[in-house]
Formats: sequence, C-alpha cells, structure tokens
Amino acid sequence: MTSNAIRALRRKKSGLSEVKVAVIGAPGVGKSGKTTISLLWRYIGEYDHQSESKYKSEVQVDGDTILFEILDTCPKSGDEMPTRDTIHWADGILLVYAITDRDSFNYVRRVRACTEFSANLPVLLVGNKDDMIHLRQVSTEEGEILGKDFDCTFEEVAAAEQVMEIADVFHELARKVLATRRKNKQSLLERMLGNKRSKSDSKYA
Ligand SMILES: Nc1nc2c(ncn2[C@@H]2O[C@H](COP(=O)(O)OP(=O)(O)OP(=O)(O)O)[C@@H](O)[C@H]2O)c(=O)[nH]1
Repeated sequence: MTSNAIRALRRKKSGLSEVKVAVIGAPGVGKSGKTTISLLWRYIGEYDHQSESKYKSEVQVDGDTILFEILDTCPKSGDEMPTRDTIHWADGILLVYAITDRDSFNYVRRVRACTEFSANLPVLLVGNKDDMIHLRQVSTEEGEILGKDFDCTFEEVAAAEQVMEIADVFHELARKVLATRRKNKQSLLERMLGNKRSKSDSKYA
C-alpha cells in the first residue's frame, strides 16, 4: 500500500479530513509563521510547528474537524518559483501578495503563469496589508481582475490585525477542497458504474 493510501485509510478511520495548504507569495508579504500563521493558530488553538515552514492543527469548520497542514513556501527571492512537488503536495493553494508591493502582485501573476496547477486545484487570492492603504501600490480592482483571471475567490485582508478574517480565508479554502474531493469521488464512482454497465451491456448484446 502506498503512503498516500495509508494516510487516507487513517483519515477515514479517525473521521478526520486532512487539508494541505501551500501558502505562496513573494518574500515579505506576510505569509510567514512569524505573523499570519502563528497568530491564526494561537487564536484557534494549539498548533504543531513541524519544521521551519510546516504547521499542523485541528480546526472545526462547519462542524467538521479538519486537520490542516500548512506549508509556508518561503522563497528566498522574487525570482524563486514554487516547485512542482509543492503544487502536487497541496490540496489547496493560498496565493498572497501585499497591496503595498507591486512586485509581489507581479510575483503571484508569474507563479500562476509559470506553474502548472491542475484544473480543479482550489486556489484563493489574498491581497494582504490592507491596513496600510496610504502605501497602496495595487488597487482593489486589480486584485479583483486577477482573481477573475485565475477563476478564484479574491479578498483583501490585514493578516497582522484581522485574525478572524484570515481564519475565514483558511475555512473557505477548506470548504473548496472538500467540495472538490466530493466531486472527484462522485465522478470516479460514475465512471466505475459506467464501465460496469457497459461491460454488462456488451455481455448481453
Ligand atoms: N502592516 C502590516 N504588516 C504586516 C501584515 N502582515 C505582515 N506584516 C509585516 O510584514 C513583514 C513581513 O511579514 P512575514 O510574515 O515575515 O512575511 P513573509 O511573507 O513570511 O516573508 P518571508 O518569510 O521573507 O517569505 C513583517 O514585518 C510583518 O509584521 C499586515 O497585515 N499589515
């Protein structure tokens, strides 16, 4: 049995849904464990700081217990793109830029252009630091347009201040991941039933 299959079996047994989120953005946009994630988890409850860049925590979303695993991608520069392994690892992607930093907006644009996301990978776009509107370099309309381009939800937040809004962002992403999982399961079931039917049809044809 593969490690993924073992993990899925454990998840099923415990009734836990595991949701893996990769937080992607240029350096300094506010995606780090130092601010956003640790604040979020401190608010929600205990978290398990697994390594420099990975966090785990159980959170209630709409009455279900979700085991979040969050990867802070920490690029060293604005030229470093996330790896294919990171994208494949993730169930959902949080793309973050800072409204005060045009380069970080261009970074998420480049990530989306250079990196192959599977068609049904849930993505959320977040413009952070909206408490610093006096230093704004990216308008809300530009964020909205990019969100439409990416076919994903867009939101402006102040991660350092509005912890509940950040929690909502993660909850929203979890809902999308679970909905995608249900849809994939359903279409797999339909394909399997379709195969069975066509086999039995051909048997009696
Ligand atoms: N004003 C304001 N500052 C913020 C906000 N979020 C983060 N910051 C600040 O932005 C700076 C960078 O935050 P980090 O969380 O380290 O950013 P990062 O994206 O993880 O950066 P790297 O670790 O270099 O990839 C820190 O000084 C934070 O305090 C916010 O919503 N508003």
